[in-house]
Amino acid sequence: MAPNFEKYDLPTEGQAITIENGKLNVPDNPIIPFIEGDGTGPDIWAAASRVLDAAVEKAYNGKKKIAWYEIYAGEKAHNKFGEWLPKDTLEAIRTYIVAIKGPLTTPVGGGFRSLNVTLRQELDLYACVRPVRWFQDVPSPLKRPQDVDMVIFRENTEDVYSGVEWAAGSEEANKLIDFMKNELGANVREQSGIGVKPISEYGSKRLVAKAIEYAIENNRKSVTLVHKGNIMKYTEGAFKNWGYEVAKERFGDVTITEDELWNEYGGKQPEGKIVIKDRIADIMFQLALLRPKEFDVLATMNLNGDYLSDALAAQVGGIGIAPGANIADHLALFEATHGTAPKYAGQDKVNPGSVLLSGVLMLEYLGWNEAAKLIYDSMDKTISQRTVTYDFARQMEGATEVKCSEFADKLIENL
Ligand SMILES: NC(=O)C1=CN([C@@H]2O[C@H](COP(=O)(O)OP(=O)(O)OC[C@H]3O[C@@H](n4cnc5c(N)ncnc54)[C@H](OP(=O)(O)O)[C@@H]3O)[C@@H](O)[C@H]2O)C=CC1
Ligand SMILES: O=C(O)CCC(=O)C(=O)O
Ligand SMILES: [Mg+2]
Repeated sequence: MAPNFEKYDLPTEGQAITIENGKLNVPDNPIIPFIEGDGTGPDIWAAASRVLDAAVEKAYNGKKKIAWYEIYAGEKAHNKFGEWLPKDTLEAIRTYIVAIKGPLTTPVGGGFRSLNVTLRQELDLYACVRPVRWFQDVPSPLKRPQDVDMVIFRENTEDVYSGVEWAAGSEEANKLIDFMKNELGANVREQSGIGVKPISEYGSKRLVAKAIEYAIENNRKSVTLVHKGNIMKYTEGAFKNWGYEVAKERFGDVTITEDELWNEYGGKQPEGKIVIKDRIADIMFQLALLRPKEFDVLATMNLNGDYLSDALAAQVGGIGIAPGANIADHLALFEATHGTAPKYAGQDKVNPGSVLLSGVLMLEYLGWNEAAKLIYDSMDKTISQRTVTYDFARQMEGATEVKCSEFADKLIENL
């Protein structure tokens, strides 16, 4: 079905991806909407899209080709249409099903709500999936970065990101403080800002179910529920309980708990069973650094997932190559993990790896694994030749520092 746009022109080439019998039906020239992003977004997008196109061309000899279709959000949307997030952008992603974006600026302490979070919530892209693994020769603070191979499933629609909050001294905050004091007996200090942290059974179970499905499809060994349930008992603690519940209810034949692993199997993981375990969030950060081998798929809530994804990225080279995707049941919006890095905007300097590898996840999502593999291999080769952007160059001996666009050139040469 054609999109019902208010302001955008229709794409002039390509065909829409459709869903048939519950599966994506991907034509050879799919229309893929993209948002360039703010700050360094234009630099990294220009570089990454060239590499994606070259890999697809090489893998399929011109038989397949992405029909890129620009849609708008952030500063470019504001300049062009006077809106930060035009409705047509949501309509385009809903219609064309798979899209990709660069980073978008969010003002701190006031101003408009995060456009990144709004996109996730409006499109109900409930799983933020962020794989973290090491590429050969990438500089890392760990002795054995090759032991890091985790995939974060971060709940993407709830938690303190819901935007249910009021400023200190506002009428709403004062009313809530009175209500909590008088009706609930909860003593909240006057002149406090108030934020609400909703965590639902529905949101928690569908996220954990998605993480377990991923673990099954990808032969992963464990799913760890990361929470701060000792302190936030009815939100984070409930997430943990619902996580175990959904594992038992829907995946009881292929999962065991860590307790069962020790009590019934003597610590030896039985073939074909995924271990469901949980860790409290603070110790999880330490364990991920010291004993990364023990962890595989991680399922957690929005704020923990945001913190964890940047921290884990640091273990394998940093945010410059950390990819991600926001995924619902079919709709998917691929997205760099980092932000707009405004101090480098327009300098053709930063690493395009994060948005590029997000594009590679997108190729895999389309089933274009041959093109994806070409890029992974080229990335390995280029980094092992020590031709890298500034972020790696400053941590590597004997590296040749290249610009963002030159790194893309080298990746294309090495495809
Ligand atoms: N999904 C999204 O769109 C996101 C948007 N944001 C938004 O981005 C803005 C800036 O946020 P900020 O907290 O500064 O985080 P950023 O991720 O934009 O930048 C922090 C630091 O990370 C490093 N970095 C970022 N991108 C790259 C890259 N491509 N290659 C190499 N290094 C990189 C730089 O480190 P160094 O200084 O050491 O060189 C940079 O100064 C805010 O408005 C924030 O809300 C933030 C996160 C996600
Ligand atoms: O929306 C933002 O500005 C920040 C989002 C973010 O940090 C993330 O999704 O990792
Ligand atoms: Mg973040």
